[in-house]
Amino acid sequence: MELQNDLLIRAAKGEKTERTPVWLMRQAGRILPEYRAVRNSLSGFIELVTTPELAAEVTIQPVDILGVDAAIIFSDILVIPEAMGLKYEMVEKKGPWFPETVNGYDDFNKLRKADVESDLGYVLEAIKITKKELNGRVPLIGFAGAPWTIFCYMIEGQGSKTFSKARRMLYNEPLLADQLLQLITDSTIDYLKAQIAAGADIVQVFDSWAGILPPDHYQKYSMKYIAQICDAIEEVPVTVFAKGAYFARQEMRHLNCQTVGLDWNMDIQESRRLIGENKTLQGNLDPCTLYGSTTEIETATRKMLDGFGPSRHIANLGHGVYPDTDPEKVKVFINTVKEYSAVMHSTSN
Ligand SMILES: Cc1c2[nH]c(c1CCC(=O)O)Cc1[nH]c(c(CCC(=O)O)c1C)Cc1[nH]c(c(CCC(=O)O)c1C)Cc1[nH]c(c(C)c1CCC(=O)O)C2
Repeated sequence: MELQNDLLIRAAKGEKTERTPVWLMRQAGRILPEYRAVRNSLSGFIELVTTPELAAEVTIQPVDILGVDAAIIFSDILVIPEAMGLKYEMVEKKGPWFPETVNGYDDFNKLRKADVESDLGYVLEAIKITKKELNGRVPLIGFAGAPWTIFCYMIEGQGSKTFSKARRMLYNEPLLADQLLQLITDSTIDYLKAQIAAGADIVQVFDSWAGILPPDHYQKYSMKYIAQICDAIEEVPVTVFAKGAYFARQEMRHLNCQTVGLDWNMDIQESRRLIGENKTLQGNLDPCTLYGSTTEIETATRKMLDGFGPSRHIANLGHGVYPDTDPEKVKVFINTVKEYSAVMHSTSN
């Protein structure tokens, strides 16, 4: 199926585009009343994730309602630990919770590499349905958590400000940490490859807890495994989003990925200088900007677009959109990117 709108894919590959493509991390869900209507008719988040027809429906909602240039498959990064043997729950208004965690070799030895077809078939099915229903309108983004971020949840069993239990293991049991990170990495590579075979046009690796590691540990326990993933995926472009990893930008230049995501703390010009000309940059408006007035959003979005310039940029927020954001304000952001970047591109050619 040929894509009618392939701006995102061309921008990721560094090809010329008529304007800057735009989508939002966490666009599927939460902010849309249409999502909440589907969600409230079910027992919970996990039922939605594991019901392919409904996951496909909420994946496509932001394409129809917001006008974004890509869909991102509705799922969660935590399906990988589940497939490895740690079931998760999603506690209303609190977030993920794992009844069992990894404390030592006894727990590790009970884990397995994810068997993607049998354990994660529901995600692959959702991708196939979504691709069919999208009918080439926009590309579909597949995704997974970075091994380090998944490791954090498998050790702690829930969110944490410091993830000190997970970080403690890097000091006390570095060999176990490496073995667990490798098992997550191997599972993730199979998973992303299966997503691509099912139809994902590009994949993104979310390292949401990158920013809590010291730089040497980040290289050793996160980037090393992300690099394995990037090297293994040759079929489609790969985006690496490492939230808070400003200190690792120079090394990101050597990753075998096409796109690097920036959070809103990262200066655009400095990031371009450190990461180099051979990567597309994605981001990085402060999600709180969308609480501002229409004029403030327009001004901030134009400033961001001027900062990145017309080539090798995918417009996005610097992290996921916050749940209480007004969808109308999201549209102001999206429409400003579309209109202003079209002018930028036409004057630069
Ligand atoms: C760290 C992380 C998680 N999940 C994810 C990350 C990495 C991205 C990031 O840093 O934000 C990734 C994720 N989670 C979800 C998606 C869907 C696609 C999208 O729109 O981006 C994606 C890409 C659905 C979801 N995942 C979750 C929801 C809300 C649950 C609900 O609808 O009840 C959705 C729509 C739940 C979730 N899942 C997770 C947490 C901490 C929570 C609770 C807090 C929250 O809501 O963000 C783990």
